[in-house]
Amino acid sequence: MPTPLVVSDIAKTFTMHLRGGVEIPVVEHVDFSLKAGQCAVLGGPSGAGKSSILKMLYGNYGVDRGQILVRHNGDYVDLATADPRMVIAIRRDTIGYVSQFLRVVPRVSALDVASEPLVQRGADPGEARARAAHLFSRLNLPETLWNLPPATFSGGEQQRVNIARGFITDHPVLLLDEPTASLDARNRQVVIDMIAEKKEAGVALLGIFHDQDVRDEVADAVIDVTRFAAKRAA
Ligand SMILES: Nc1ncnc2c1ncn2[C@@H]1O[C@H](COP(=O)(O)OP(=O)(O)OP(=O)(O)O)[C@@H](O)[C@H]1O
Repeated sequence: MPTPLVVSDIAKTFTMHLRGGVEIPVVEHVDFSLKAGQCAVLGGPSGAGKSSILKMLYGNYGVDRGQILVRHNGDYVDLATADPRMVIAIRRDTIGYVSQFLRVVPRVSALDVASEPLVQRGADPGEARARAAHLFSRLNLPETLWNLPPATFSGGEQQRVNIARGFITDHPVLLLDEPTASLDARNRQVVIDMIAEKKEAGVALLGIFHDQDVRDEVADAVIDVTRFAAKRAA
């Protein structure tokens, strides 16, 4: 099976334009690839650049250098230089992302938030909502909340809506930014099971998990981000 994602020699420095152009070098020479059916985990201390790498792989942050080759609809595309329309297509069809916090849209119900990625791919809205409802019940989200906008939900409830939204599609690559941070033990286990099912289905996952137990359960490989630490000017 072709490699779904190959990162080569990427580097990132943040420039603080409102702080006199102060430069914060974060990572350089980042090299790794993801394997279908495996979950790799980004490791390293706070501030090492784990979230920044995940955001570069989703096209949220630009890269200063290097390539992010993604197998998208049968061809390799360099996400690092892709135009915005291609980035949107890659997100729709190839790379899914579960962020730590839900971006809440006013007046949109939890069911519509979670089913949207399937509807964007052309699924029947009723069927997409049924699939979202199935995920909500697996994740023990109370049914009374399903038709409400998630703005007032608790942190753990919002996180479960976010997880359902990220897991509802069959994207070949799935990025997970601390998906279990606000969950109790029972729901953490549900997410561990859902990750195992994605692996079984051949999905390549890359995640950040601060919870050591979850990490031990899901990780097939650990990518230590400290080895990509950018040299800072003295
Ligand atoms: N948008 C940004 N603008 C400026 N600096 C940033 C930005 N995002 C991250 N950084 C800086 O980049 C460095 C790496 O941050 P990042 O969030 O990637 O680390 P992390 O390994 O995910 O940390 P944690 O485990 O605490 O979440 C930090 O020094 C941070 O201050």
